Amino acid sequence: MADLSESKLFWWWPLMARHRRTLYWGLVATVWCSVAASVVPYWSGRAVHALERQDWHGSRVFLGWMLAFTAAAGIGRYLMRNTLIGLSRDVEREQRESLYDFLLSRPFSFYERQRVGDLMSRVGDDVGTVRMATGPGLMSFLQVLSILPVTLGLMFNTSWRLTVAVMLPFSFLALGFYIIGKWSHMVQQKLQLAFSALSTYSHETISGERVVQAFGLEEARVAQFATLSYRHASLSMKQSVIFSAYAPLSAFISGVSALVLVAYGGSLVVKGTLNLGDLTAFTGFLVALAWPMMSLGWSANLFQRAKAGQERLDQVFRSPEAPLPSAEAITLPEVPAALALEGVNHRFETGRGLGPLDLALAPGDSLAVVGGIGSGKTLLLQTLAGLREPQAGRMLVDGEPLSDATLRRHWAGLGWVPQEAFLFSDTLRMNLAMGRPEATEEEIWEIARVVAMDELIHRLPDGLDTVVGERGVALSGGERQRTALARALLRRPRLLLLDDALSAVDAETESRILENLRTFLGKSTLVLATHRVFVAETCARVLVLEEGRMIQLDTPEALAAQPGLFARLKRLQSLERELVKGAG
Ligand SMILES: Nc1ncnc2c1ncn2[C@@H]1O[C@H](COP(=O)(O)OP(=O)(O)OP(=O)(O)O)[C@@H](O)[C@H]1O
Repeated sequence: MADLSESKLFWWWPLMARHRRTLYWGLVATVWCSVAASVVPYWSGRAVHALERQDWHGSRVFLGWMLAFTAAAGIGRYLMRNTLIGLSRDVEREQRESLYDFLLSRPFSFYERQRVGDLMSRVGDDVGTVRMATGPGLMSFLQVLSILPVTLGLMFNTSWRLTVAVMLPFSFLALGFYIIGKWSHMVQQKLQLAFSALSTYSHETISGERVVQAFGLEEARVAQFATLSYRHASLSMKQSVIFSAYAPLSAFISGVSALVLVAYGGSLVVKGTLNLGDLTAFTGFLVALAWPMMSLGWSANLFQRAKAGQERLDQVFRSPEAPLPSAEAITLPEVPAALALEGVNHRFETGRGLGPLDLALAPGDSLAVVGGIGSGKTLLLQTLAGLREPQAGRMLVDGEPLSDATLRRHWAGLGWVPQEAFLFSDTLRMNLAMGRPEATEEEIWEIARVVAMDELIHRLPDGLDTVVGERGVALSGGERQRTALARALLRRPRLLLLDDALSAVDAETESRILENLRTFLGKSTLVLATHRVFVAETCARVLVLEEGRMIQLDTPEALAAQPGLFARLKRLQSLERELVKGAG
């Protein structure tokens, strides 16, 4: 078969191609149902004609055929619906799964460009519009395509003059459908954008509901939502108005056609060129054609919607970011990771960012990264984690450049704790063990002790089986951070990256955790970003960043003795601690 994937008309073919067998069976059922349904009026005409001739036996036989074909049409319709609607459900599932798969294999940079609400509207709404076209829409089209030739053939066979006369009005229908379809496609594109904006806005408002309430933004947010919702509603209304033009147009054309049938067909009967049975059959043929012709408009509309939906899905599928390499089973060396950055640079349009930067970390090294707000600490840790590909320069892991071939390997040995701990709405146990599902109960408790969470878990009503709520809402910020740290530690990583990972934990508990960490981290290279000097002092070296560039790199003792940010911070924070102790 020719490649239909580039065709504007057959844009849906790539989705169906792998189900072509089911589609062909659906087509067979459709043809069966349509042929059977088209032939029913023929038998009714023959029966009436037999009655006209007072041939009772003949009339009974023809009525018998009529019944048989009606039953056959019913069975065919049942098979057609089951096959084609089932097929569209399969296509919908596959498309949703491949979209989900696609999203999960996109790198960090992809998500920096996307809005969650918009992606959700594509996964939900746009995939749904495509299903409606590939299911009910396609079924209607196939029905029309298979009913038309049989019915027209039978009509021509009976009277070609009357056929031409009653079918002529239908040619205007095609023109009307074309114009309405174009208009509808345009509105549909706008409608889907409006839905995406609405979905993005509501997703953001609900996610940030606490900020909205605390700042009393409800009214403003509701008003803005109302504006977006109004735009969506008025476009939907416009679409409905366009859509509702299909039915009256089809009904009007069918009516004109019926009028032609009565006037012209009746005159042929009077002249004796057509018998009453043929006229009855023609009435049946028109009735049989009316519904598929009307649904043609409806299915054309479904295809217009779906085309706009598929275009939006294809925009996602055509994202420029290369996919991540697929996950594989990896055996890691027992030694901690060795890292090197060579001329790494990553700057945003604003000029802010990181680099150029050179840095070397031997296996088992520990490095604290300090610097003011926005100095590039997070960017550095994201780069070391292999989450952010630098625009220039390269990173070496164990002497090998980080590339598609080595990325999964790097991640397999990584313990990454970001600034904002993300927990899944599951049990504490699942959240802790997700990086190492085979972890034993003992190991989980050992880690819980390292991050000073064991007492808390004992206090929770269901212990490790307590459900933490969406994003870990049932835990405090400090508890969430410690859970995220424990999750990373449970993997026994070769490289542990902590991005201000204990900022919500009080200084005393943080000191205790760092103390435990020192004994626990036998075989890890450690890099942590922090604003706290006493945390930085637990590392062998401290890197001071300013505007994304390295200002100082030395041992904490040496840095404390040199003038600069670190010494300044140390003086300030020591004073602060003295004051707190004094007050205590
Ligand atoms: N996706 C982005 N787009 C544009 N600019 C960004 C982006 N991410 C970070 N930046 C900018 O890069 C700079 C460094 O950001 P980074 O998050 O690394 O700072 P940081 O040192 O971790 O700050 P903090 O101490 O507040 O966590 C900042 O000025 C920030 O605005």
